[in-house]
Amino acid sequence: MRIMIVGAGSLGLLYAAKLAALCEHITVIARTREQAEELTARGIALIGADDEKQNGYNASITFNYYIEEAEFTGSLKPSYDYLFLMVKQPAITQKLVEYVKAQMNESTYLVSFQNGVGHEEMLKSAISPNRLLLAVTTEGARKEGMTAVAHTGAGTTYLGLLKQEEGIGLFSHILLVELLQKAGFQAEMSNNMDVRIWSKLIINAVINPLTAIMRVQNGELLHSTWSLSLMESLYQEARIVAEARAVQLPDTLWNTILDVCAATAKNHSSMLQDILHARPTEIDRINGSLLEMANSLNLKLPTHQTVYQIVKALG
Ligand SMILES: NC(=O)C1=CN([C@@H]2O[C@H](COP(=O)(O)OP(=O)(O)OC[C@H]3O[C@@H](n4cnc5c(N)ncnc54)[C@H](OP(=O)(O)O)[C@@H]3O)[C@@H](O)[C@H]2O)C=CC1
Ligand SMILES: CC(C)(CO)C(=O)C(=O)O
Repeated sequence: MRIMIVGAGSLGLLYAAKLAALCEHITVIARTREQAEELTARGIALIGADDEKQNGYNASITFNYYIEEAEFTGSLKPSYDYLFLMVKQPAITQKLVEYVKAQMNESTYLVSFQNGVGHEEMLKSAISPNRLLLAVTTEGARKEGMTAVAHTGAGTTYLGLLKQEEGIGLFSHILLVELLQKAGFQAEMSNNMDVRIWSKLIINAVINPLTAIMRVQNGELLHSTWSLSLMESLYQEARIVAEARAVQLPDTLWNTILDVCAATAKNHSSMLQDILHARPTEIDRINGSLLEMANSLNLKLPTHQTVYQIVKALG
């Protein structure tokens, strides 16, 4: 299998390192030439759950970079089976979408891994919906320097088409799920991506802003009744929006949120990582999206409003 990964950050480096031995070829696109050169010289070092570091020079990975300012002049090698989009939501610009599209041929699938909502609308305006797979994952990953990544928690990755009736179980999707499983990820096809995306939206709307504001690892949230009660308020408020939009959330979602905190206990959530590195966060596409939906339904979400404002003030 041939895969292009756009984004050499936490998830991009983790998936590239884990998939390298199983793929014919992987191209990783970093944002800067500097990082692509470092990666070419050193490979990806993968730090496992036991803190053991595997230094990963792997001949099947090529590193390149996205030329941000220059006009895009052509595709690299448009023969990828899958293109994993592993950048944060604010990085998905029209220009990046054009670049990504130019790397695809008629049999390439784009798999987008973003947390939050909004990206699917932008992608579907450029990419045919039956070539667009959505992924939601609760894997925990933390980039450490330009060439290393720590796998800070095992999770589950769900993959599915935007519209459930279009091609669930297609052979190529099953192949991708099997590939991820062989690489050690827990992965499943889903014919209910709406609910998966909503569930993940709420997981992130609860965990990410609190860890970013408190500057703690995910597991720390479980150790104080104060943070647990804030989590519960965020959860209940988000559930009201989902119910008003007739989204059938699983009854077990609150327990899932607690389980994700425990399974990724050592992770710095992606929002905390953004705050620590003074990068734009995904708050607008996570709690901000919930606030927009609530506004249009005349609902008030006081806890989301407060954490939204604090994260905005921090960033
Ligand atoms: N980390 C995690 O544990 C999890 C993350 N997610 C989601 O996955 C997505 C990716 O997150 P994560 O990997 O943590 O994010 P990171 O910020 O670690 O990585 C994103 C990478 O994208 C790069 N990038 C930005 N713009 C471009 C561009 N135009 N071309 C090429 N590369 C670019 C960034 O480069 P640079 O650093 O040079 O700016 C960065 O290396 C997010 O939506 C996140 O919410 C979901 C589940 C878990
Ligand atoms: C699963 C979790 C909460 C892992 O930290 C995540 O999605 C993130 O950090 O954005």
